[in-house]
Amino acid sequence: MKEKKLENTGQADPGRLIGRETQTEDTLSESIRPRTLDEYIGQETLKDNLRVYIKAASARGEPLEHLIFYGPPGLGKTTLANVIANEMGVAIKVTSGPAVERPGDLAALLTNLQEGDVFFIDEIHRLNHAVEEVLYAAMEDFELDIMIGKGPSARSLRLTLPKFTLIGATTRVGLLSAPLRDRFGILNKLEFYTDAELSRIIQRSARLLGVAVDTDSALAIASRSRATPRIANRLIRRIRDWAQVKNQGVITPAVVDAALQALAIDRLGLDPVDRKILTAIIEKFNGGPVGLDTLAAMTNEDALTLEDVYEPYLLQLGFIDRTPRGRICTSAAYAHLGKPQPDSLNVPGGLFEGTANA
Ligand SMILES: Nc1ncnc2c1ncn2[C@@H]1O[C@H](COP(=O)(O)OP(=O)(O)OP(=O)(O)O)[C@@H](O)[C@H]1O
Ligand SMILES: [Mg+2]
Repeated sequence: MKEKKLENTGQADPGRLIGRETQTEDTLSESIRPRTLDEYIGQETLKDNLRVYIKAASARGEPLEHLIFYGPPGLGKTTLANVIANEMGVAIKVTSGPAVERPGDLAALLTNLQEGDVFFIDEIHRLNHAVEEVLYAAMEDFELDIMIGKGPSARSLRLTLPKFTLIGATTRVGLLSAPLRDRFGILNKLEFYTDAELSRIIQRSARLLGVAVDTDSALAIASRSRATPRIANRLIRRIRDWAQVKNQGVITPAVVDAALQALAIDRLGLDPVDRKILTAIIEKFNGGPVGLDTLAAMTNEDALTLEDVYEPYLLQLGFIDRTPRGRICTSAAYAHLGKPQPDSLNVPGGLFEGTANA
């Protein structure tokens, strides 16, 4: 029995194309979300390891060890939790860090689990400390200490829980406490996808959406999807609409180009907010360094959204660097925006050569 996902709170502006999943998008993406490892495209090394762990645990008749998936939004962490439950043939119970406010909430969820269930906590870095402490014993010994009664008559009761697999997902693994992180047997970073992998995801999603996408068009979409499956799936739905209204439903590279130009998404998948961020660093801070909060104020963007949603791809492209003194733009960013390079970037060794990525 699948429990519906609890509403996440405090997400990036849901209307944004590259923000977190909105409720309606979530429903549609549920219909195309992969259900098995074979349907899950990319992350090959991670999948090979999971196949081994799943086979070994199933052969022993045991649940999988607790797992953490981390990485930027939209790369497939939630999808993988569902895939693992399906591959293990067990139910998945879903919640999120912000939704579990008190130890009692967690106790209710834990005592509701069946033997072998997957228990998925999204944004697990947002669990509060009191809740986290209850989770430690549940993860390690499958036991739960609860207090019965109040005052002098209060007494502690130890419940034995069914063996379960906790899967945590987070975009901010650095915010996990060491005691919590150490209780996960398997920690995996999800990487950005290649254009070839995204092209396969796009053609699979298009097939499920009942629209034909040829290889050239799929690659054209993939190259502008920020190396992220969620964005690729959103772009294919926008382009399907565009083709339906403007080109008798036929998707071609020219239709892809026209539809994405209308969304002001450029050939590398940058949207107006990306360009606003880079332009602010270049024009207002002379290429940087500039601190995150200053940049957020200057661009009128939420600092968490900048750091979680926009920067990972700009770092991946090599357009920005995080230095101990703040963000700086690289010469690739100047070239992409068609801005004259400052002398500091032309000097061999440059102003910031050899700065560590902060
Ligand atoms: N490897 C994949 N193959 C095919 N489709 C994928 C893959 N990974 C993700 N998707 C698609 O992308 C969408 C977003 O994936 P998912 O919700 O798992 O991302 P996430 O990492 O949990 O994001 P967030 O951090 O915002 O919660 C899913 O609806 C799914 O359809
Ligand atoms: Mg998720």
